[in-house]
Amino acid sequence: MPAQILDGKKLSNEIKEGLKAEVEALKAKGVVPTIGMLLVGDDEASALYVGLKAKAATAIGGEGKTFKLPEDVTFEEIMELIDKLNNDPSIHGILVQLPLPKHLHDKEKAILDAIIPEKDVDGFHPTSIGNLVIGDDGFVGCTAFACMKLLELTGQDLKGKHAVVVGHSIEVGKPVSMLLFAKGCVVTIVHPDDPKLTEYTKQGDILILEMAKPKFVTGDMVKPGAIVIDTGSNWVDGKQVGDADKESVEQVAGWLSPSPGGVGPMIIAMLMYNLVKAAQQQSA
Ligand SMILES: Nc1nc(=O)c2c([nH]1)NC[C@@H]1CN(c3ccc(C(=O)N[C@@H](CCC(=O)O)C(=O)O)cc3)C=[N+]21
Repeated sequence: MPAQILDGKKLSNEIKEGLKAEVEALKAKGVVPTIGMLLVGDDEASALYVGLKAKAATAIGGEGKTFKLPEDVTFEEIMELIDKLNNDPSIHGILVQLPLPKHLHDKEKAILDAIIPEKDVDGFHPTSIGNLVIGDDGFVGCTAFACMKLLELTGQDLKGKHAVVVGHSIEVGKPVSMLLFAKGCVVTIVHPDDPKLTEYTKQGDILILEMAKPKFVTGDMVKPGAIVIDTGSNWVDGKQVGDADKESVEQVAGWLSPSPGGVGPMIIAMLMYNLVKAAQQQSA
């Protein structure tokens, strides 16, 4: 029997629909949940994603403000803008779209750290990551959060399941590993280029892919009946493909969150969830 497809687009719409009432309540107090987004340079995918985020903010009744900055913008100019947004009470969430242009790569950490934790709707600030590790309330990174919501959709009890996470970024691998562990999973975190990769992936009752390797994971690398969450968003010939080879994986897995149509739309829904939470906390 082929895998059940976890429909991220549908779930994303449901979540955004549910947020509308919360936004209405905020607006009754004169608060319009607003996200400020820094888009640096001319990366096509980044422009697409920021556009989708702005559209989602409007759709839930909030607002998305995009600050488009030229490729050669200086570190100082970015820091100045973040400082301005940090101190602007009409802005509740701040996001710096990644990747930044090459000349800013060694400044990326300083830039992300400059966002005050109260407005860190991306969940990349050390305070957000620290809260997640400790188990305190805070902003959970949108992609990791998206994975957990898609897992919930399976209706399966996660306790005791072996979760294999391929990838270890601060955006996905590290936070999702912590969240899975908190749910009672046994967690294995593997580097995408580990020579024994298949040995590990085949053990996963849950398999989270964050590899940036188009269609790399095939059915023979997956445990029969596993829940596979594909966070890969690779561009091949102008089309988005995941890290999983959908055709072969769906013959083996029990559930599959595909790319596109899985994690992507859910990232945006969870960003909106974080934005509403930020606005609520800042206006309480
Ligand atoms: N500071 C920061 N925060 C991020 O959250 C962030 C980022 N930088 N940099 C890049 C990644 C990637 N990302 C996606 C968002 C939406 C889709 C999405 O909606 N994808 C749709 C397809 C969209 C379409 O093609 O129309 C899908 O997978 O079905 C994908 C990927 C956010 N990211």
